[in-house]
Amino acid sequence: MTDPSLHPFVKGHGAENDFVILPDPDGRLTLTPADVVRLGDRRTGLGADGVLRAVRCAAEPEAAAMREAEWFMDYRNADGSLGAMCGNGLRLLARYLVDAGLHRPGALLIATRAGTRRVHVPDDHTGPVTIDMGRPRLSGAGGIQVTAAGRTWPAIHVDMGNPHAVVFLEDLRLAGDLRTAPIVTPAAAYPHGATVNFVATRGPHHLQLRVHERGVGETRACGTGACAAVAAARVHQPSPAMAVDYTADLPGGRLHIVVRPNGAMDLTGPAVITAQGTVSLALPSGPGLPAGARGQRRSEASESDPLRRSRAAHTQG
Ligand SMILES: N[C@H](CCC[C@H](N)C(=O)O)C(=O)O
Repeated sequence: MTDPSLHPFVKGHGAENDFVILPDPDGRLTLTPADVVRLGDRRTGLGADGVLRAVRCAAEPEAAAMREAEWFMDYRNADGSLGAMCGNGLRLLARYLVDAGLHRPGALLIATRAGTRRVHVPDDHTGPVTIDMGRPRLSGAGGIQVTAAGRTWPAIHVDMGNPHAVVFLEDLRLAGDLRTAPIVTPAAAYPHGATVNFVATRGPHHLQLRVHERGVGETRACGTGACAAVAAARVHQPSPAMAVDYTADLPGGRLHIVVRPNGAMDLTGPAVITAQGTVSLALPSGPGLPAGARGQRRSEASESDPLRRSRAAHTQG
């Protein structure tokens, strides 16, 4: 008799930003914030910056308007909160779909809470994967400041389908140890929090970053963060001979961003599957869960999670 709480998983990373993929083609899995917190725990779980539930669009109410895609990426941050978009995670999900024979190599359309994204997976099963990340939005949310390690700097707001604040520093060590979240003001600019990217310019085509991710903490890399940094650099240091291809170096590896004439960005980087197996989704009884990680049924999570509430309000608008 197999344990009904066991569920298949795939583990992997993009530039050491790591994820657990939970295949759920028919949308039968109820994934609570507590499940995600436990899966992401690097001692009592599998360890990950995020969890990606892979569900066919036909079986996912959130993907009802995105039927041009076959699969939906249900992205969750390590703290259990919902995320709209994840560049490193989407490359890994596309690699999984091709390697598992669920999609042919080449171009895939994958739905996310930030809309559909086109991904290109080479048929050699190991080469870098490219995502059309769409156009960054730099609405004139001025006056944004970021405080970390006792210092405050101006920041540039960039929306990559998820919210980013970008700070330019001469020396990335000035950001401190990033063990606590940088403070972004005014708080009203990011009612649901933001990923903070500290960027050093190493040349007209070359950026170096450290990232403190919303709902996670400092990660080894961030795909949407690297794109946000390029978008901000083109505003922060515009030049007549503006580069169109950029290298972004992060602690976990190197990402490449190409800015197309229409302003959309192609993000290219590694997508490495490191393990697969089955994992128990039974919540441990008693203590051991972080405070506030009370298990919730997905329907409850949708009410309590601002991202889904704000999106619902948007679609009802
Ligand atoms: N690691 C992801 C970003 C996740 C952002 C997420 N933490 C959020 O709440 O928006 C990436 O590669 O783009």
